[in-house]
Amino acid sequence: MAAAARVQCHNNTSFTGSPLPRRHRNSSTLHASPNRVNFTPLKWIGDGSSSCTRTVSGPPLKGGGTTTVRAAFEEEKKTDAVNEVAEEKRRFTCVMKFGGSSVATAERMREVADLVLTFPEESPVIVLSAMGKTTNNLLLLRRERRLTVKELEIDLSVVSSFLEELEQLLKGIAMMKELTLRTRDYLVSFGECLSTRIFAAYLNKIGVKARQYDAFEIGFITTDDFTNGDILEATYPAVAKRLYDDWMHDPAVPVVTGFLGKGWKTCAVTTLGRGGSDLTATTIGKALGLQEIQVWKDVDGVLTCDPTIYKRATPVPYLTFDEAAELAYFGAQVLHPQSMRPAREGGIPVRVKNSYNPKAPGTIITKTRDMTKTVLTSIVLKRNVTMLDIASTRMLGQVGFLAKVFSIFEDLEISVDVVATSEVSISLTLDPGLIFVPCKQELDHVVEELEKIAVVNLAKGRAIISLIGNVQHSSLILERAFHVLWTKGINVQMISQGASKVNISLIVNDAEAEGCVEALHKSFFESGDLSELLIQPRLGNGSPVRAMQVEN
Ligand SMILES: Nc1ncnc2c1ncn2[C@@H]1O[C@H](COP(=O)(O)OP(=O)(O)O)[C@@H](O)[C@H]1O
Ligand SMILES: N[C@@H](CC(=O)OP(=O)(O)O)C(=O)O
Repeated sequence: MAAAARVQCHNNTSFTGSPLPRRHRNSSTLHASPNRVNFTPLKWIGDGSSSCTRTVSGPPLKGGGTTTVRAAFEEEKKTDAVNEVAEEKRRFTCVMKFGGSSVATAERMREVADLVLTFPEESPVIVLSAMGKTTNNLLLLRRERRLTVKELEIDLSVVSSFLEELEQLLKGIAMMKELTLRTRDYLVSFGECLSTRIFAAYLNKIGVKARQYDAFEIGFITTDDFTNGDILEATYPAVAKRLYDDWMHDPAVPVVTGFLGKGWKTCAVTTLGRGGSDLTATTIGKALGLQEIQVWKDVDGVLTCDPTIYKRATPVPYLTFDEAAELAYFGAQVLHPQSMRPAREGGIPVRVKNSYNPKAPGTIITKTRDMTKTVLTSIVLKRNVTMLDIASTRMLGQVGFLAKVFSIFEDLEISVDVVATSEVSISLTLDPGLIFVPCKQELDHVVEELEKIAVVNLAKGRAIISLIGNVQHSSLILERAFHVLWTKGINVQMISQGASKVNISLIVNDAEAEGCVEALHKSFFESGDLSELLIQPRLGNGSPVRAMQVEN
């Protein structure tokens, strides 16, 4: 057992001791390894005093029965040599990220605490998003968080200073009548700063020693692209050093704010783009070289399509990082678009689980997987897309034409999603993104610049349907997809495949998109014929080579 040490907890209540063993899910006491004492949840006494009492049960301690924490830990130190070594050498084993839907209420926080404590063999790092849809509803925050603190019976001082600061900030924004991207990041950061303080205080209350961290204070360094910061390489060693140093000095379960970072030039709070807590978790996974990254959601893993679009979506048991990255980039809200990169670089599997249904196996995301029985993996929809058809006026050669087109987009910092080119024209879609949607003025400016070298047709109200699947069967995927859409009378306006070997993108009208997803899902995942389908690779003369059983 690590030497008992005194640590100033986040809520000004000091705690003496070393990390308490995990609380067992179905018992009112904390169960640890056999030779560790069992704990009942601590009762915090006084206003910041460290005197906590607990009823100690389990292996008899000298002077057993009720004792002070300090005396019990002193006693335990002598009797727990085995654990001392284990404790000292125990490293973090996994990071567990819980999104807003998982920690939306006080009751959900209790459920998540139970979930964390049902893995006694794990030494997790916890990453939390803002509670519920806080990031969207910051203005409702103050009342709700005070309620949460009251329901969890933790000291209001955990959040009171933050709520006062938030109130001042909101008053300032109201007076200034402006909200820069920088101020917006600072404002939304309150969501994660509050949720992590509340959860860490709750863990300490139930006897699990936890320590809250603001990611921007422990080395999450990003670019200064407010609302969309990119994590810089310096983050990895900095975060690893801080978390391991603290653990070696005084072990406690870290509870880290998701979504947040610090701009390397401005030193101001930045955010990692909507859904950025996924990226926080995978960054910590890579920084600490963990065995697994767990991303806890409100769905049974990554599904065959967005369940809010078509409710018969089913879980996808396995994904590669490439498939997951494409899914996320082309609109699957379930994962942050950049979140797979640190996990892929660190070679760390990502497990997507449902915090409302933890028994469901979820989705495991790894570098490679057995694709022999896979035709289509998932259908993803990105809506509110603007499509541009740009036909050269032949003022420039083809190379100059393409370069000029893309230089205009670079100058206006507008990102492009899907591209299809011919010798004298190019069609492309503009990324509606989650934060930046080109406003009318910007679009008019783009068209004005492009019309200097081309004839331009701008079409709004489009949608990108991305078929994420097995590139070995792209002809089958296309044949079946076009058959389905043809029978529905849908005209595909653009198609793109290539750069990403796992994604075929089709552009249709926004108004038709959800019907397309449902029809495609029925054909690929519900008809069952793909699993019996015999795919007969053809020789050059068209004769079948051999029958091959393909299951979905
Ligand atoms: N292919 C998909 N698989 C699973 N969920 C998806 C998919 N596409 C979109 N979603 C949506 O993503 C949501 C989970 O992501 P998110 O809201 O970020 O969860 P959290 O807030 O818990 O991190 C689901 O509730 C679902 O509606
Ligand atoms: N709270 C932030 C960050 C985040 O990742 O949230 P969630 O895990 O609920 O998607 C957001 O809403 O974008």
